[in-house]
Amino acid sequence: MLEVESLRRAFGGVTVVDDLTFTLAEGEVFALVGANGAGKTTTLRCIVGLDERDGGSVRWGGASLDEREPATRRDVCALLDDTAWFPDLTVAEHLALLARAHGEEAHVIVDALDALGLADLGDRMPATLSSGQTQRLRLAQALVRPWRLLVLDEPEQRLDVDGREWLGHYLRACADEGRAVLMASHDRTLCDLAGARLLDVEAAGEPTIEGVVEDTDG
Ligand SMILES: Nc1ncnc2c1ncn2[C@@H]1O[C@H](COP(=O)(O)OP(=O)(O)OP(=O)(O)O)[C@@H](O)[C@H]1O
Repeated sequence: MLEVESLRRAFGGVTVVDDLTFTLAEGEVFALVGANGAGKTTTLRCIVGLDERDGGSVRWGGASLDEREPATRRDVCALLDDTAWFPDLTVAEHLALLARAHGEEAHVIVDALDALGLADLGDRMPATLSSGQTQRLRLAQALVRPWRLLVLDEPEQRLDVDGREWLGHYLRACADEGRAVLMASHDRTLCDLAGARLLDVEAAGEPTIEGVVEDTDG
């Protein structure tokens, strides 16, 4: 269970995330949807510790995410839009590095490349990939390491129709296995495919992500 309580974040005196409280159970996909600039990415970054919080707490399985316990780090896979690739490692080598660090067997790399349609690109350098292929590589990381909570920021970005469809089914299957997915998305079709519970944020320009979240859709 992810427990976000009274999360607050302001930039230069402007409150972007105001007293946000919600829980996300294993077996669920939860999506922040809505206007550009409403604070979705900021919320995700504050939850996973990539951005400071001005208030509130985030707990996973009862433990504070701030503590970065090994078990928590293993559980939480955050694929935000900030992946830096090693310039001298191939696509397959990136996945191998991650799999090995998490003690996974080598076959997960081939499986992930196949699943993401990257089987012919394993020997390429990430810098030579198209933007959609790069997004597929970013997502492939989730398939080569263990996790219980996956955090994704607009994972549909740059994916083609087949890629989005694969992603929706993949996220649903992960939730059905008892894992939890938290994402920001502008793609309602993806949210539907994934069976996501939605938090629909307000129009931009206001301190919009606010208050205790109730089920709004699903
Ligand atoms: N580091 C920062 N410094 C100042 N303002 C910031 C910073 N990061 C985000 N903001 C502002 O916070 C607000 C929320 O941004 P955020 O990226 O969280 O929105 P979003 O809902 O993810 O938008 P989008 O749908 O466009 O991705 C925006 O007004 C943005 O300009």
